[in-house]
Amino acid sequence: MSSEHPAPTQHAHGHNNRPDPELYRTEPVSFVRRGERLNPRRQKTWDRSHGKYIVDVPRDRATTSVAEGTDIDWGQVFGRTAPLVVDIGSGLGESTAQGAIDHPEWDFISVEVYTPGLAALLVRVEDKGLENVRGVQANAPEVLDRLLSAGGVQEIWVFFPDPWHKTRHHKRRLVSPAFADRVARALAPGGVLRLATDWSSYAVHMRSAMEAHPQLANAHPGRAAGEDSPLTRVRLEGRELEVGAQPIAPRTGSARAGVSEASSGAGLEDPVDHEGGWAPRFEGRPLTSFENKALRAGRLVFDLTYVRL
Ligand SMILES: C[S@@+](CC[C@H](N)C(=O)[O-])C[C@H]1O[C@@H](n2cnc3c(N)ncnc32)[C@H](O)[C@@H]1O
Repeated sequence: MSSEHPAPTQHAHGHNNRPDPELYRTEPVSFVRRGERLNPRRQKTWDRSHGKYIVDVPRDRATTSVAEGTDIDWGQVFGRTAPLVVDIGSGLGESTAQGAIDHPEWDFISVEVYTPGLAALLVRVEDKGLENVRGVQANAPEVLDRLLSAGGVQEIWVFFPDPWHKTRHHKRRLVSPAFADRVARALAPGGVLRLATDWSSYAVHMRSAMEAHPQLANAHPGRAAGEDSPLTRVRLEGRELEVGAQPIAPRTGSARAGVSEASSGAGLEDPVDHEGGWAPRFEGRPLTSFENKALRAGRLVFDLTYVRL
């Protein structure tokens, strides 16, 4: 879907004619459900405060879906009208909590499907006594389409989304042209989208999806291009040699180390990134375990910032 308007609702159906919980409309979801067990501290916190901080959402085909026609009045949820920041795939909630501490005048919505992640957020929320945070346990594209009004959001953050390395899995990537449409609908004019990833292939994919959108403008056009580009460095220095503990074999015929399915330079004649447009590291983002792991493995981090026109 690359038009500005969402496609009419349709759910792909499995053999038994039930809607497929792995699909939203025709899009595969960008997550696989992981272990849901909570450690004792998270469990206690969850039991005590999920009713207050996790917003109940009507579902349709899956436990992480959002039923069509759902309407949430965020002013009523937060008890005030304030600029909204939506942290998508918030993991353990570090960025949401830090944002809420730094900006008590803003309200924060953490969107995450993983229960232990939301429970970890609640531990932070209770520890710091944060009143300007709520969590939503649902598939992010549905949250953007169905829980947020057009132009109702000031900032959207997507930090270190799951990379889905294999080419045949790229359709599972959260950030895509359809995602750009959703973000452009939800953001207020002048609103900001912040993206970060530690994988060059996904960084290029994100940049092309956002640059192609007529209502999103790069806040740092041309910045860090050529030799200053992290993309050029990754391509020349071969920094993405393994995924997890799995080494990636360079493609046959490629002379450069690090050029692989996970990297973005496979088969390129010119490894230099002439386009740039990378943002400085977002100061409001704490160093999470995901970013730290990437840096320790020698990978570089790509930040992108777009403004809604
Ligand atoms: C690699 S983690 C990054 C967490 C965090 N943003 C950080 O920077 O540390 C990606 C997170 O996105 C969540 N996620 C993936 N797809 C999602 C979706 N469609 N809706 C909501 N959460 C999603 C995953 O459960 C996971 O916790």
